[in-house]
Amino acid sequence: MIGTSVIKLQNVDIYQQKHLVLRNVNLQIEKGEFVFLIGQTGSGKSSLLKIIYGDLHIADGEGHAAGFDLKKLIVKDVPFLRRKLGIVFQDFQLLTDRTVEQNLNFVMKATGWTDKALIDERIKDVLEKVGLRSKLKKMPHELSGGEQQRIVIARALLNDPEIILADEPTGNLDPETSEEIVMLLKQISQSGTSVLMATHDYHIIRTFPSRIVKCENGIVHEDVSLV
Ligand SMILES: Nc1ncnc2c1ncn2[C@@H]1O[C@H](COP(=O)(O)OP(=O)(O)OP(=O)(O)O)[C@@H](O)[C@H]1O
Repeated sequence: MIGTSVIKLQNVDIYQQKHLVLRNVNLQIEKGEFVFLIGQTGSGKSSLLKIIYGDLHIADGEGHAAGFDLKKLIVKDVPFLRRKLGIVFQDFQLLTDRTVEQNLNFVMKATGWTDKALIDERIKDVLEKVGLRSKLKKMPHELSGGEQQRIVIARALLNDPEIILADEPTGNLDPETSEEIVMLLKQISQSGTSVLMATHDYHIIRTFPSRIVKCENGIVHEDVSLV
């Protein structure tokens, strides 16, 4: 049991191949928390996210994410873990030859939903949450970058995840659109889904004061402030 923590890592060593990227990582994120993850290029932010979504294995230490014991995770558990984690990356990764509705429908079917009425309702719900209900029938190329990223966030919400892991979600967006996306992620956290967002954008961090976790020199600092 990890109480209300959605993520709890204790004394975790994180390796990429044989290279120790982060040592003795302790990180706890509670339900509904919004957390920025910062650190220079190569400091280990993506590796930390990969441990959480089961793309890297925990060799030493203990780790839990969304109720899963990461240490005991086996390959067949990974899709179930990922249903409880919404993953949002910098490049939008929508299927370019399908409409918004088809993109979302594809994920629902792939994650075991079969009832058409429930699928339609859920798709409308998540599009409502990101303010794009009217874009159901649009192709990705008919949407702006910010709208595409909203659809990616909607897609991440389909299975009602406990946390959204966002790796540079504003990396390809202009400053104003970036702020809108972070405002949306903040709203999502206020409704109970935690958000862990890796970013290099200090303007965004200053605009949306929140807890900051920093990777630096092989260590994760759980609570830092910008100087
Ligand atoms: N697949 C891999 N195989 C071997 N080493 C890797 C691999 N991926 C990353 N690394 C190394 O692990 C370290 C941490 O990389 P990581 O991608 O986690 O950093 P990051 O903080 O996310 O960087 P960025 O801000 O550029 O995305 C780096 O030294 C990197 O070279």
